[in-house]
Amino acid sequence: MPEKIAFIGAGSMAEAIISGIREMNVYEKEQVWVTNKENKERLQYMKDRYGVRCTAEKAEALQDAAIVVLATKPYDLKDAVLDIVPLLQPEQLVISVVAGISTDYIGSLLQQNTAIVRVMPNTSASIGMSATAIAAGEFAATDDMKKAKALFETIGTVEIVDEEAMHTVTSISGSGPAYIYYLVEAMEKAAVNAGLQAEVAKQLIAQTVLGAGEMLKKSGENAAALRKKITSKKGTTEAGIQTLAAHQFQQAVIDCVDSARKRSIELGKQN
Ligand SMILES: NC(=O)C1=CN([C@@H]2O[C@H](COP(=O)(O)OP(=O)(O)OC[C@H]3O[C@@H](n4cnc5c(N)ncnc54)[C@H](O)[C@@H]3O)[C@@H](O)[C@H]2O)C=CC1
Ligand SMILES: O=C(O)[C@@H]1CCC=N1
Repeated sequence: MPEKIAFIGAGSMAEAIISGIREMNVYEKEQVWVTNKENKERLQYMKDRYGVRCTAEKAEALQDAAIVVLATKPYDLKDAVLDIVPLLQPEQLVISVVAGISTDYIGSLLQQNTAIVRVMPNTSASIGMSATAIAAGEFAATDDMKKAKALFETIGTVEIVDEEAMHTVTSISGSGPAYIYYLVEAMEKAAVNAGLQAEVAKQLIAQTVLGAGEMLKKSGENAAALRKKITSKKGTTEAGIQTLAAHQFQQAVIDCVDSARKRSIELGKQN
């Protein structure tokens, strides 16, 4: 990836992507430019931590960038995009990681046939482990999709989906790591309450999550089959799962994903 890439927004997601692409040596630090709304300390942090170029001037960030990544919160997107309308060059590819917001909406603000690719990564991008989905906007050509796919493949896996699927994707893999962390928090509390050392619990749980993820990917068996193999008749797992079932655990997760998906749809309508 020889060219310059500019990030509009310097928050958690921009940092996760930047951390990932720097870790994987996709871009030299001089090729990565970052700008934000007003937080100079945050830009200084990004500069100190990753060595990337930081500027308060969008014009400087965008100049000669091959890719412009929109990474603001949904409610800040309009202002951020309107700022770059006079700066954007026709050949620049716009990648939006903003939840809920359609490429049509962004395109309508840009008022030109800009190539826009909508992307939903997750924060595991920072260690090259994102589960990313990408969708083509109306004016995104095959080459633009190839470019976006190649970029995000450097920091994890990439699935190509239709843009309509992005709300669901966001509720599954965009927000997904947070659901897992929430579960882990509860397991850590339970372990410590039962007297296990916090550090020991942390290590056992992290390895358990990692191992379960690898099993899902590599064993060739589905989640239900893997679960059944652990669940001995009248054993410990059965006792635990029965309690989860009594608390409607699966329904709670289904409702959780549904709430996140609905929220993504609402975010798209707010603009
Ligand atoms: N955090 C996550 O796990 C994920 C977040 N996303 C999406 O990424 C986007 C960013 O999320 P976070 O990084 O978590 O938010 P954040 O709040 O940490 O960062 C937002 C950044 O946007 C900047 N910003 C706001 N208005 C601006 C403007 N007018 N011009 C330039 N910069 C401006 C802020 O200064 C800040 O640096 C959101 O739209 C979110 O939906 C997508 C996937 C996962
Ligand atoms: O919570 C959010 O809105 C963002 C989108 C996906 C993950 N975080």
